[in-house]
Amino acid sequence: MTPRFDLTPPAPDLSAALQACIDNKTKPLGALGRLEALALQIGQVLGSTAPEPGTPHLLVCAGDHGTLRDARGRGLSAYPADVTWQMVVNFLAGGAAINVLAREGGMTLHIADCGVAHDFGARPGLIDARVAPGTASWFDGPAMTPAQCAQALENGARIARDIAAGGARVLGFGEMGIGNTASASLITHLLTGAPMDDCVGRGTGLGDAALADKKRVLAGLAADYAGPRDAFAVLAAFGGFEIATMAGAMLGAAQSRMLLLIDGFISSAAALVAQTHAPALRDYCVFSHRSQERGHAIQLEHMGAQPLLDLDLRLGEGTGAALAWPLVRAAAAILRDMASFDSAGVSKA
Ligand SMILES: O=C(O)c1ccc[n+]([C@@H]2O[C@H](COP(=O)([O-])O)[C@@H](O)[C@H]2O)c1
Ligand SMILES: Cc1cc2nc[nH]c2cc1C
Repeated sequence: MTPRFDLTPPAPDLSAALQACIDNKTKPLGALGRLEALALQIGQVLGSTAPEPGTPHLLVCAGDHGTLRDARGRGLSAYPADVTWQMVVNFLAGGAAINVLAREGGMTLHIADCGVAHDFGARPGLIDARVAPGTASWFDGPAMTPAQCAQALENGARIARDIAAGGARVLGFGEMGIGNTASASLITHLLTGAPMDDCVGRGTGLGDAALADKKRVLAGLAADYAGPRDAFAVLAAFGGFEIATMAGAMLGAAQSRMLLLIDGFISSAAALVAQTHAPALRDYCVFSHRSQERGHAIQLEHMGAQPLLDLDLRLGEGTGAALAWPLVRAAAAILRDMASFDSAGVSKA
C-alpha cells in the first residue's frame, strides 16, 4: 500500500561538460560565485549546456490540521484555522502575496485543495486533490491513515506529472495551512534527530508564553510517538495533507526531470520527507531562501543546502520560491547565452 518513488540522479555524465562550459565563459574563473553552481545544477537537471527553463510553474498546496480544531492544540498557531480556507479564496481571487509575486515573475500558479475543511463549491482554478476535510488531531492518534497518506502522495505526483506534461521544466512549491509549522517541526525532529526545542518556532507570530507552550506540547507528542521513523510513517503520523501532497509532487516532478524550487520551513519539511525516501531528490532541489522560522536552519543543514536568499521571510505560500526565480532564470541564461573565451576572442589567463 505504501507507494515507492524510484528516482535516479539527473544526467551525471553532463557535469564535466557543464563545468568546462562555465569555466570557458568570458569571466575570471569562478567570478560568478554561487550562480555558477546553480547554473551547473540547472544544466544537470534540464540535461543541457544551453538550458531553456521556459515558463516556471508554482504549486500551492492547502490543507487543514485537525489538531488546530482540537481544544488541546488551538494554541499552536497565532491565527484561527479558518484562515486556511479564507486564504485559498484569496489565492483564487488573485490578491495574496504569492499572486502578486508570481505575476511579477511570470510564473503560472496552481492552487490545490489537498484537504481543507471547507466546501469551496465549484471553483474554477482550484485543483481538487482533497483527501479528507482536514487531518485527524495528533492527540487522538496519527494525523492520517496510511491509505490517506498514500493518496496525498499520489495526488501530488499526479499533479506534478500533469504540469510536466504541459511542457513545464521548473516547478516551485508553496503551501497554506494554519498549524503547519507545528507539523513541520515534528517531522524535522523525527527525521533529523535534532532536539525538539531547536525545531520549534513562532510560526505566524506566537509570543514568548505561547511559544513555550508550543514547545511543551510538541515535546510531549514527540516523546509519546512510538511508531517507525521512516519518512512516510512520520509523514502519516504528524504531516498535513498539504505537506504529503507537496512531498509526492516533488517526487513526481523530479521523476519528470523538472527543477524544483523549494520555499521555506514547511516546503522544506516536505522536501525532507521526499529526500529521506529518495535521496536523489536532493539534486533536483534549489533551496530558495532561509526562513526566519527556527528549525529551517536544521533542515537546510541536514540536506546540505545553502539557500539563495536570506530576507527574513516567514510567510510561506511559495513566496521565497517566486523571489528566487529571477536568479534561477539568470543562471540558466548565463550558461546558455554568455560568450566563451574562444567565441569572443578574449585572452585566457
Ligand atoms: O514558509 C515558512 O517558512 C513559514 C514560516 C512560518 C509560517 N508560515 C505560514 O504560516 C502558516 C503556519 O503557521 P502556524 O503558526 O499556523 O503554524 C502556514 O500557512 C505557512 O504557510 C510559513
Ligand atoms: C493571513 C495569513 C496568510 C498566510 N499565508 C500563509 N500563511 C498565512 C497565515 C496567515 C495568518
